[in-house]
Amino acid sequence: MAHGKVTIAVDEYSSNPTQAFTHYNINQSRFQPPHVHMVDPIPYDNPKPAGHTRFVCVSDTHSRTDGIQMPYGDVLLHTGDFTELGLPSEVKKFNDWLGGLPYEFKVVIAGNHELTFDKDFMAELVKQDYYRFPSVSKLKPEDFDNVQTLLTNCVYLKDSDVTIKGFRIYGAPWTPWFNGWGFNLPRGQSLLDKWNLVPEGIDILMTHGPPLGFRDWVPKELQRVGCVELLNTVQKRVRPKLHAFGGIHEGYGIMTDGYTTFVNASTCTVSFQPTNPPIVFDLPNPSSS
Ligand SMILES: Nc1nc2c(ncn2[C@@H]2O[C@H](COP(=O)(O)O)[C@@H](O)[C@H]2O)c(=O)[nH]1
Ligand SMILES: [Mn+2]
Ligand SMILES: [Mn+2]
Repeated sequence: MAHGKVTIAVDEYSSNPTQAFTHYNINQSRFQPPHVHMVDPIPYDNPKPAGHTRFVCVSDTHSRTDGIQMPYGDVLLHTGDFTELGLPSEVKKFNDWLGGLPYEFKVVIAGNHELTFDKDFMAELVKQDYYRFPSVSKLKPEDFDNVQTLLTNCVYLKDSDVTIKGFRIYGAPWTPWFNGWGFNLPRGQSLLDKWNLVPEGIDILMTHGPPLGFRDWVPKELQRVGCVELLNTVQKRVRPKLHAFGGIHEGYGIMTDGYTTFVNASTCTVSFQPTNPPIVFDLPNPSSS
């Protein structure tokens, strides 16, 4: 039987993720076992099962890559905040680090700290005479106009996808507005418009921030901050096998809803110490690859 395309509407609790979590947990047991549970990381020395691809997930390295011990794997996924401000010097250093890593493929998206990758953000910043980010003001527009071209050692995704080893991987940098950084958008329709760009048939979704309820808890504020529309898009429409993200450093870890595995791979802790190890994840190769 042919199924029509699922349309996601703005959630009635979109603007208050903590309330959304409570509501959907009490009324729909949406975040409860047995389907939803924590997942132990795969030890690095576990052999990769035959016919599988090993993904190595990192995020939020924030120009602090020097001491990170990188494990064996096939494909590196970095879900944004690889710099502090998106300065070209930081991007070059990150690209050099990528160039020294042994993975066959490396896929990267931006996060809210990659200011120079967000053209609309930079246009606004210039209008405001850079008063919020003085060190960015030292840059000439030609230094950052094509900053993504400095990423020569990876595939850079922005509202786009790539097929690697038969896996269709989609990446997008957007996060709910918080303190007016790059790629920030208001909760609700603005973010849903971006998630509506994710095609069906995606195996791996890379976003900078978490969806509601999965590794999105901010303890210092006792708040859930994940995007409700992102959760609905993941669970009701796209249904990737793996959703990799970071963004909320305190949320480092792995969960599943019984179908999608959610990996918050934030390398940096909330105090920006790069001590959380990369997370590896094995997926069975698509049958046609
Ligand atoms: N209450 C919220 N806190 C947030 C949000 N996004 C980020 N954060 C906090 O900041 C750190 C670091 O994030 P970064 O983007 O500056 O690297 C993160 O771990 C949280 O503690 C948010 O939307 N709401
Ligand atoms: Mn970060
Ligand atoms: Mn961030």
